[in-house]
Amino acid sequence: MSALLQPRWYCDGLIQRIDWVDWAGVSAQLDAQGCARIPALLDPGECDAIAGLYDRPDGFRSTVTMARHGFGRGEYRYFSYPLPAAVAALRSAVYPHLVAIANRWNAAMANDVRYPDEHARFIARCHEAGQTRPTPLLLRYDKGDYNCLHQDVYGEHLFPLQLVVLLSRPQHDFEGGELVLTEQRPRMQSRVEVLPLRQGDAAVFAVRERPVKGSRGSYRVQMRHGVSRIHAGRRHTLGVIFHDAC
Ligand SMILES: O=C(O)CCC(=O)C(=O)O
Ligand SMILES: [Fe+2]
Repeated sequence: MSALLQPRWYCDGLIQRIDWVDWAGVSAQLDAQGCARIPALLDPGECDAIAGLYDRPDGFRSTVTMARHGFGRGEYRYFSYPLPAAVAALRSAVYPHLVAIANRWNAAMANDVRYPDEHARFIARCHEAGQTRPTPLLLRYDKGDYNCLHQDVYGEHLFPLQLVVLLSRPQHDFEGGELVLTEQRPRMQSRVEVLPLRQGDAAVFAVRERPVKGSRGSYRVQMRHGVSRIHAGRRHTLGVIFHDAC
């Protein structure tokens, strides 16, 4: 069995790497752009092992064919609990570094919700409200596939930031397939950001909205993310959403 599926103490290296990330830099990028890139969060072996889970018959609660729902083209699978150790480690070890930003954003948007320091406590809040289904997912795109602009909102409880890790090698395993973010400003035209990622790089971005400083205080902008069409090959990503689903 892959070490990635083993209990959490096998993921010490990953947890240490997460703690060494320049979180002050991530926070500054998030404030400025609503998104940030974290280079080489996973190593190539971890990426391949996680992408390889896609074809396992167990470990997932559901498979979604995107075209059937009008979400785009391609497929994704939601992990079931217990999550593979590396996915659980990513979710619980990244979360504490994002809490201060999430709380600051909510304060700036006059939203009273505040987040606890520990992910387990936030998940308990989701579960008490009936949001009990795990949301971390693996996505698979083949030639011609794409992911329409969307927001990953799964119920009343929402953590305002999420993480995506690119598991495949651009120009090698696939071409095209760029992660795209849009920012819809009130009464203004939308802004687009393309996040170029290499294998193992992560992107952190706003799930639904974020505050932007204006001349007269902060205003809210709506954020959406998606993936442009894959021109060739196959692209896998790991999505880590911090709230659970109804
Ligand atoms: O495949 C991607 O880069 C985006 C995946 C996504 O929409 C998500 O993880 O929420
Ligand atoms: Fe998404």
